[in-house]
Amino acid sequence: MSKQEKYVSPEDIYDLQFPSDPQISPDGKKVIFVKKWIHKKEQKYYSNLYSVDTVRGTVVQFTRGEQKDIKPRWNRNGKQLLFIRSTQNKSELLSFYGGLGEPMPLISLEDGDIQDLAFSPDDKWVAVLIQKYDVSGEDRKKEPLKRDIDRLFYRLDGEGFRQKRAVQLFIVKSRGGRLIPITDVPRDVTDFAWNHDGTGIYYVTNDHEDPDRHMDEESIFFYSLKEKRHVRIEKPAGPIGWVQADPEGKYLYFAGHFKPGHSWGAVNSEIQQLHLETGEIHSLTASLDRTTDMVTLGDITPSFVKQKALFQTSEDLLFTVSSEGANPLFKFNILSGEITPLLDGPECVVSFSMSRDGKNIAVHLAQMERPDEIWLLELNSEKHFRRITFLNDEYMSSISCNVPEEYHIPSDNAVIQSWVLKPPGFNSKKKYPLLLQIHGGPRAQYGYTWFHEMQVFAAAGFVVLYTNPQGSQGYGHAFADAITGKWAEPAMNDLMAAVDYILELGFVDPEQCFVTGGSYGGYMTNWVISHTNRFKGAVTQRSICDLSSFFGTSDTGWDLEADFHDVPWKNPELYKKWSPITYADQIDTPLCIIHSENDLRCPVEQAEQLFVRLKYDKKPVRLVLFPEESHGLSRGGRPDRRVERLKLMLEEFRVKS
Ligand SMILES: CC(=O)N[C@@H](C)C(=O)N[C@@H](C)C(=O)N[C@@H](C)C(=O)O
Repeated sequence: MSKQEKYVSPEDIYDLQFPSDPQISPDGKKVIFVKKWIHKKEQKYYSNLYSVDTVRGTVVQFTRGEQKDIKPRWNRNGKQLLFIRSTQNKSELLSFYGGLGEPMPLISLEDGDIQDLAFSPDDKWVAVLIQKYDVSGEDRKKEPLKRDIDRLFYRLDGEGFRQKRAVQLFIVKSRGGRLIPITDVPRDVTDFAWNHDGTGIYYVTNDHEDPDRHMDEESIFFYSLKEKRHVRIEKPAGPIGWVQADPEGKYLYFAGHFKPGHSWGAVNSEIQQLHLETGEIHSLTASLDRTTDMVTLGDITPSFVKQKALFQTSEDLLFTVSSEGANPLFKFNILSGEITPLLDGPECVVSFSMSRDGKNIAVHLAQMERPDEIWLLELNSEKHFRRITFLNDEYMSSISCNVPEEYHIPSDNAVIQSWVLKPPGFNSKKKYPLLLQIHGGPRAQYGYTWFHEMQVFAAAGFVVLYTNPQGSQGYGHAFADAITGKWAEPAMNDLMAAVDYILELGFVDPEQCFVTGGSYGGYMTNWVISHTNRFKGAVTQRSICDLSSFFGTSDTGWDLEADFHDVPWKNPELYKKWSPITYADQIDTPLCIIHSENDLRCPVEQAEQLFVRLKYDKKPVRLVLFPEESHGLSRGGRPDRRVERLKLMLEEFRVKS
């Protein structure tokens, strides 16, 4: 096919490059980043490290091989680079010194998994998070005789049954030595940060007496290396995304809020400043009414990436938020309290790192125009923002695709930010089939990312409509909280208002409208087709149809109590009212149910119930199960299954269009 005729296809994920986690050297001259790639024959994802020269622009492959190299981290003088390497049977912390030769192992584990690392301020120590396995070696490959479950949070989607041993904090000398345990806590250490002078480490864990019923009540501790003592940092109850010390040692910063008991993501995570002497806490970002969590959804761009605020100078703190489809980069001045945008265009700063002088910032950037790349923000005499990797340019020059058009659609008492992606060669005089895509979370957002799935359907001739209905994050707490206790409303009204609005523009055939969505988006797909017959076909993915059974079968199902302020066995009518399966009699839209067999977030019983309910009533329904896959099939599943899922959806919709 000529250049103009090749459109985006499901198989194109094999042609895409996935850069992430750019770490700029202290002198600003080099950026090391992770590049994930697909081994097509093995159907596996691997990642290697690459280096880009910020002056000459040259890109060099830094590590090679079929393994996962992640979390490259420079020391402060830029002479040492550490990174984590995971292979089938080993987890290692490897060290390049002087950028020469082969990396040397600082830590090598066969009975555990190294998850994070950070140099001490004086570069002499490295703090690491490690999860030791309950069993190791060959025993890890065997199924146990039985599973004796004694905790509520006993499974996690993508991991399976949780290790009984928690993630712990250790330290090791940066030039090598014994791994020294710092914590021995019952629940995972989820984040940590050295204090300003390297005499201690802050860390986060949940030490609530009933941690699994209070997963959003996390605590911060300080461990003094000298006194070998753990001290709790007093703060009100609430979740903590990350901790960060300031270079002056006066404050502790962390991401979180103090309203436990709310549903996941419904309350903005704010940057909190805690005065280490007085204990006084002050939110730096309350005025923005935006969450600092990265909740922009994509199938190329990673979501929910933990990006700490970073000090550019002793008084300027750089951070990102999720806002109106974007993830802007802001600067907060500690003295004035002024918040200044550094990057606030139609783009998503997924993660960033800074040179020592704070004048060069490496950015993992997502945009609608192209798949993710690494950019460099130079803050010298004037601000200059330029792309420094061109990994997907060859692919993008080989295909023809459009950039979504943005609409702001009125619905009830809200304005719904929406995007319409038109087919290549769009002709405004024609009538096209419409595909309404509904995102999950629900407190998440669609946004300025290059979305392979949306492009695949546009390439197949659909006008693709995707929106952020009420319940989405990115528009303030009230918007995200609007569905609490209801879940389907006002989202249903917003989605229908968006479809009506686009139909009014005249280029969509009202008889050829289709709907799909995953997880909460699948819940809404089920709700939509049980409350209107306007759609000609639907594909519900990793969905929820029965909130009562979800409560007990999902790996975090009991979080629903935070949304509905009750539990199914005490208020069965409420759960029944908001469960799409209650209205299954009203479903006449031909439905394809796609579900992963190992989905622990929205277990496969949700698909099975809905399928049997409809099949028993001889309704047009199809169930497609993906063996071995988890909830994240569409974003990180086995590549051939990701391709197959898209091809099956095209088949489903094409048959009916
Ligand atoms: C802990 C938790 O509930 N996390 C939410 C982000 C979550 O997993 N919600 C699902 C019900 C969901 O809708 N997930 C979205 C992000 C998806 O597309 O899978």
